[in-house]
Amino acid sequence: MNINHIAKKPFFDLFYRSPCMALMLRAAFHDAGTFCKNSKTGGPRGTLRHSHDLDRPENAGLDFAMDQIEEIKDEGNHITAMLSYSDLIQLGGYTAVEYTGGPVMLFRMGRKDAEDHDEHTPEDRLPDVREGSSNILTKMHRMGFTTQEFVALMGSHTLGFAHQDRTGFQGRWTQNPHVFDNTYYKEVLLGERSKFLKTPVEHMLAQNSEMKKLCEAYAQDQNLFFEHYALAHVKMSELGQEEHLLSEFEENQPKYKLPESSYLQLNSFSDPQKY
Ligand code: HEM
Repeated sequence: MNINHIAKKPFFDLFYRSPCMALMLRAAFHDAGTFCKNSKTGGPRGTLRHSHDLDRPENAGLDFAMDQIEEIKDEGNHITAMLSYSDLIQLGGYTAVEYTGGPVMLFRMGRKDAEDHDEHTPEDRLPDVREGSSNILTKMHRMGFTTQEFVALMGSHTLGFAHQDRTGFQGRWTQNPHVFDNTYYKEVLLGERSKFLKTPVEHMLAQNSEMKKLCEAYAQDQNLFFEHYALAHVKMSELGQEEHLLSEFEENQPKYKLPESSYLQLNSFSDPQKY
């Protein structure tokens, strides 16, 4: 067992008990997605644990994920006890993808939490699905993502649900919201013929010719999607923290591996929309 395996173990145990993988992945994006590449502010700094960030409307529902992070910090193991909050939130995202059958991303620890407990993440950084597609894309570019990385990251919506009382949208994007695969793109390309959720983001992906081509490529080739997704996800999780990260890996070691098997036990999900 290497450090990555030991660090991920408490999250595997959590997901076996409570299948909150999608919520944990969303929390990872909401802690990291506040990054601005020009001012180098925001990013994964653990500010989501403070009520001034957690109580914002865009973070509705993430309190359950943060409670689990606190529990793992207190009662995980000797490796998770050493990790910062921002490390733990990002580790939760990595493990959620791995647990549901997605790429196995190699985690680098060492993120520094925001030093000042009163530090507020600047408002209006996270994309809001109601604000129109060009604003959403502008915000993803402000974080430093290319259009290709944006399209790859959207495939994370293969997992989970939208909840009316959190964002005003209701439903799921794919048939099986507990499996990380490329079905999100297949549903996007089906357009009106798909019975699953379509927000303005899905309409943009299907209508913009550059994005549509990427969706077609990912829908046809799951390994290509996993490769692009893993690289974009690792980038997201390290935004603005690169200089602090400790690496247990050799220089040329790949940042991810394709999954060999899924840890998923579908029968264990008695109440899939509970989280
Ligand atoms: C343009 C950027 C994005 C927009 C506009 C967006 C929008 C949304 C919305 C509206 C929901 C429904 C939330 C709810 O009602 O509970 C959602 C859920 C979710 N998002 Fe995103 N998202 C974006 C990017 C991302 C990224 C980059 C990730 C991860 C890498 C991500 C992961 C998720 C997951 C896993 C869920 C399901 C959560 C659950 O089941 O509780 N999203 N997103």
